[in-house]
Amino acid sequence: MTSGRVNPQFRLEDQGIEGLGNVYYNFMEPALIEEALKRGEGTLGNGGAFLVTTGKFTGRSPKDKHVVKTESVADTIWWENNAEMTPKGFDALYEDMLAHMKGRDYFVQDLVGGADLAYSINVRMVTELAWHNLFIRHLLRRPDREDLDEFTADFTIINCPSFQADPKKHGCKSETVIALNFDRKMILIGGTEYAGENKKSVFTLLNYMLPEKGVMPMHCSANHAVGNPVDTAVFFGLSGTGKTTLSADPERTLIGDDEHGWSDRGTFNFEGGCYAKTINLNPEAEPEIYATTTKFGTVIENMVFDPETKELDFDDDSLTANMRCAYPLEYISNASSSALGGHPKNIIMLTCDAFGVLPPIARLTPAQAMYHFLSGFTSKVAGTERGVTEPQPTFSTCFGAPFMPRRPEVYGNLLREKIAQHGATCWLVNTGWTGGAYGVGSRMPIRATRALLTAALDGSLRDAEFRKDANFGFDVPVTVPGVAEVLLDPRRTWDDQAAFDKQAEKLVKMFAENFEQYLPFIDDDIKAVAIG
Ligand SMILES: Nc1ncnc2c1ncn2[C@@H]1O[C@H](COP(=O)(O)OP(=O)(O)O)[C@@H](O)[C@H]1O
Ligand SMILES: C=C(OP(=O)(O)O)C(=O)O
Ligand SMILES: [Mn+2]
Repeated sequence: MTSGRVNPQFRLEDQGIEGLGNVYYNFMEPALIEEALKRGEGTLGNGGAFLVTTGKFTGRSPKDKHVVKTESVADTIWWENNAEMTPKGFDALYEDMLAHMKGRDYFVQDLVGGADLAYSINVRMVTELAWHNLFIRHLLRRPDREDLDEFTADFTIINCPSFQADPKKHGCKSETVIALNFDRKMILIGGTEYAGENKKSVFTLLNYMLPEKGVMPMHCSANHAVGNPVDTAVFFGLSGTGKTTLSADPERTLIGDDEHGWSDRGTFNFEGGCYAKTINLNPEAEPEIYATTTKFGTVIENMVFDPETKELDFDDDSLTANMRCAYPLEYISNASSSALGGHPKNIIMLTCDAFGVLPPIARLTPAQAMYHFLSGFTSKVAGTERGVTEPQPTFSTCFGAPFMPRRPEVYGNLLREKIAQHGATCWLVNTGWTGGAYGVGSRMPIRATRALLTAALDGSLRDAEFRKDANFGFDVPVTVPGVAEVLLDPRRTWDDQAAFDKQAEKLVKMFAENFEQYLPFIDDDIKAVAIG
C-alpha cells in the first residue's frame, strides 16, 4: 500500500526501489506524529512536542562516514579527511540495505536544500522511522504541496537505523555507516538513530556541489538587522560553539542556525529549520529556543522527562550531553520568512576555547581571518561526537572538517575572495572558558557574548580602543559597554598569571604545528600571520 502525495512518475519503484511494505509519501506533521506514536517510536510531550530517545548513538559518527571513490570524484575529494569506500562495497551495501528493507514500511519526504532556488537541490529522504521523517521535514525546506506532483530528486538519502553494515563486505569501519555516492546520487545511512546525520549529510553534499558554482558553503548561522538584510552577520563555528544560541537573537532577524551559502546574490539558508542543544537551556538566556520545546511537532531527542507531567529536565544529561530539539524556522518568532540575507557585513568566527586563553572577542584582518578559518580551532563539546565526554581541543578546518569533501584551500580561497569583494569585517569570538581552563574557570556568560556581538554588529566597536594580543597579534577591544573590563583580557581573569602564560604558550605552539600543513598552499600575507 502507498499513501500520500507524490509525483506519480517518481515513486520509489521508479527509482528501482521495490518490495517495500507500506510507503507513506510526504505525510505532514500530525500524520507523521500519529504514525510514530502507533509504532511506539516516542511519546507526546507538552504542547504536542514529540519526545524520542536514540539508543546507543546520540551524536554524529564522523569516523563511519565514507565517500565512494568513483572516477568522477577521485581527483577532487580530500581523501585525507574523507574515508573512502569502493563502488563495489557501496553496491553491496545498497543491495543488502534494500534486502533488509523488504516488506518494511517506509516514510518518504520530498524536500529542498537551499533557500535560493538558483542553487538548491531536491532531496528525497527515505526513512525507516516516522520521527526521522518529521525531523527532516522540519530541518529542510518544504516545497509547496502542488509542487510535489512534479518533484524529482537530485539526490536520494535512505536512512535505515535497524540495518547493520558489514565492514568486510561493505568496506566500512563498523556496523554504522554513512556512505555518499556522487555518481549514484545517493546517500545510505545505517546503524544509527541520531537524527543529526540526516541534515549533515545534505550539508556535505552541498559543500561538494556549490564551490563549482562559485558559491561558498559555510558551516555557520546567520541573522540580519530587523528590516535590513543588507546588515547580515554570519557566525562560523564547529558544533557547540554557539551558532544556534547566538543567532537566535531577539534583536535581530534569524536567517538560519547552521548551514548557509554565499553567492553573488548574497547569503541563503540551506535549511528550513533548526536543531538546538537543550542541555541547561535557560529561559532567560535563550527564550526563543526554550519556547520551541513545547510547540507542536518539535522533536525532542534524548531528554529525560517526568512521565506523568511530561516536564522536561534540562539539567539531566544522563542519556547524553548532546540532547536536542528540532523545529521549523517559523517557531522562532523573529525568523526571516525568505531565509535569505545580504552579503555579510560581519563575519564572526566562533571558537569554544577550553584552554581559557583566547579573548572573548578580537577583530581580525582579512589575512588573520583566513588563518583562523583554515585553523578552525575549538573544543569538541561533550556528546556531539561519539567518544567525546569532555571538552577536547581540536583544529577542525573551515570550522567543520567532518562536512568538507574538498580540500580546505577550496573553501578558504572562495571565502577570501568574497571577503575582499564585499569588505566584510571579521571577528574571532571565544564562547569557551574564562578565568582558567576547563575544570578551573567557567564558560563565558552568554550575556557577555551577546553584549560583545551587539557592539560588533551595531558598529559601536569601530571607534573603540584596541590592544594587540601578545599571543596572536589580533586587535582586542579594551572596553565594551555592558561587559566587565577584566573579561576582555583573559590573562587578568586567571588567578595564576604564570599559569596563563604557560597555557598560552602551549596553545600558540599547537596553532603553529597545526598550521604547517597549510603553508604550501597559502599566500604570503597569511604566512606572515602564521609565522608571527
Ligand atoms: N557564551 C556562550 N555563547 C554561546 N553558547 C553558550 C555560551 N555559554 C554557554 N553556551 C551553551 O553552549 C551551547 C552552544 O551550543 P549551540 O548554540 O547549539 O552551538 P552550535 O549551534 O554551534 O553547535 C549551548 O548549550 C549554550 O547554552
Ligand atoms: C547537528 C550538528 O550540528 P551543530 O552541533 O553544529 O548544531 C551536529 O554536529 O551533529
Ligand atoms: Mn547548532
